[in-house]
Amino acid sequence: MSSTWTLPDDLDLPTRPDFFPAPGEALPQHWSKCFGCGDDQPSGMAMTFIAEEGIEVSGRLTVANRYQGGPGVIHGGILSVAFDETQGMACMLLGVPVVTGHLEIDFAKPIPLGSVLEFRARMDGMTGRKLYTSAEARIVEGPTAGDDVVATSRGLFLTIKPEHFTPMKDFVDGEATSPFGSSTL
Ligand SMILES: CCCCCCCCCCCCCC(=O)SCCNC(=O)CCNC(=O)[C@H](O)C(C)(C)COP(=O)(O)OP(=O)(O)OC[C@H]1O[C@@H](n2cnc3c(N)ncnc32)[C@H](O)[C@@H]1OP(=O)(O)O
Repeated sequence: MSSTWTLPDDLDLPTRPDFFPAPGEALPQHWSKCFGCGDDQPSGMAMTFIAEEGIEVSGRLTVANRYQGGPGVIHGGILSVAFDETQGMACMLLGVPVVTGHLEIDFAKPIPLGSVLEFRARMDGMTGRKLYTSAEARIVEGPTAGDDVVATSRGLFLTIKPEHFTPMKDFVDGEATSPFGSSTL
């Protein structure tokens, strides 16, 4: 892994708020039409998330055949979506909406179709509207399952106001089962 990502010195670390689900409990999807986690998005990735200890969250993805990039392996873009989603969910701790400003991935090992991936993400610190996050993925089921980290990610998320999405209202695909703007929850 050869990232040049460096964290600023002046970051604050958030503490786990009371409203956050207990360790082992499921996290709610943030928007039912989301390609990453929405249960109202038939072509989506249907990722699920759990609150972990401290300020960590985990997410799972089954690598469907349609996620193929190179022969027999996951497409890098799909893996990037999964990191984006998991690190975004880690930002749920703040209770305010966020969007991704920057995301960088290291693809360390090939990931065969049919694998089940576990992602673990956390907020490394924040300053103002900027939330610094990191995550790693392991294969927990499948022919190459093990403890090795198969990919890592670092991302900057920015808090936004709910009105951020208002100009997009007319472009929403179909009727969502969760309210518009609930990427904001
Ligand atoms: C209960 C709540 C639940 C919430 C659930 C959430 C779950 C979500 C799960 C979702 C998962 C999926 C999630 C998705 O897929 S979100 C979809 C993908 N992302 C987007 O669509 C975002 C598009 N971009 C924008 O809208 C704007 O650019 C944003 C809002 C990001 C910033 O524009 P804004 O005009 O507002 O701010 P600013 O430009 O004054 O910048 C402010 C500060 O930030 C720094 N900066 C900005 N960009 C970068 C960068 N690339 N690298 C480094 N730094 C950057 C900048 O230097 C400045 O720093 P400083 O000068 O202050 O030091």
